[in-house]
Amino acid sequence: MEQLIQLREIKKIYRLKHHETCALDGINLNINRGELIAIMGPSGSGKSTLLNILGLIDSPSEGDFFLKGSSLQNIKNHKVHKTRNQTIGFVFQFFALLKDYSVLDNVALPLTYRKSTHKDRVAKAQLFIEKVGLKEHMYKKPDELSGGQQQRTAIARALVGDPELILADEPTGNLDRKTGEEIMNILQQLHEEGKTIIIVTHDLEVAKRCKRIIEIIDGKISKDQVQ
Ligand SMILES: Nc1ncnc2c1ncn2[C@@H]1O[C@H](COP(=O)(O)OP(=O)(O)OP(=O)(O)O)[C@@H](O)[C@H]1O
Repeated sequence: MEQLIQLREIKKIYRLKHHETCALDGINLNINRGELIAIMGPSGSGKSTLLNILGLIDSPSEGDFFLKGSSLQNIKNHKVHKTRNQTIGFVFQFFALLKDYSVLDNVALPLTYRKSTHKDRVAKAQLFIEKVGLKEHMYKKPDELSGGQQQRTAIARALVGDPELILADEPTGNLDRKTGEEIMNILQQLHEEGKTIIIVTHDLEVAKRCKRIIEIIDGKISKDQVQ
């Protein structure tokens, strides 16, 4: 299988005035294209830090990160920004939608800086809004939607730029069980269509639906199993 990401001896140390936290302590990880992975572990174990590094939101203190075989070590900031925009879609626990924007405008947002016409951007956003079953709600604002509908909007927004990798931080954490299952159905379907998806979760039901479960304890991978 084709490798998408390789992490080698990744460390992340947060240095505060009188205190240092080693949030990640020597992470080695290979992620292949098309995998569906759950990252689990106790609170404070380093899951979000790892997701932020995988998402190019944060950079490691030490170690090597290879994306599609190329090291990211000496890449300039604006290039990282571009790579992130083109490669990765994010889904968060609290949806992170713009409240004054409609579903349509929220979903179209990642396309703002692409070379395309407004008409094309709207058409593309509509396509993904339909894909997550929100056609009837396209012109509503986030606070006129249920939690599940808001998360669907966030998923459509994550998908609209056609990213290779979707990173989800507790995507069902703020939803009831049934709605959480519906969101997992969408993520599962995207996996079946070939997307690479990594989900940080505390929820065993979510993890059970992922082929590979990685457990982090104290900044180290304590378990990495395919089920
Ligand atoms: N910006 C920061 N500055 C300083 N320390 C931080 C920062 N972000 C995280 N940490 C520390 O790094 C460690 C790992 O945090 P992280 O958020 O990655 O854990 P987590 O496993 O995602 O936790 P949770 O399940 O509670 O979200 C913790 O000890 C945390 O306090």
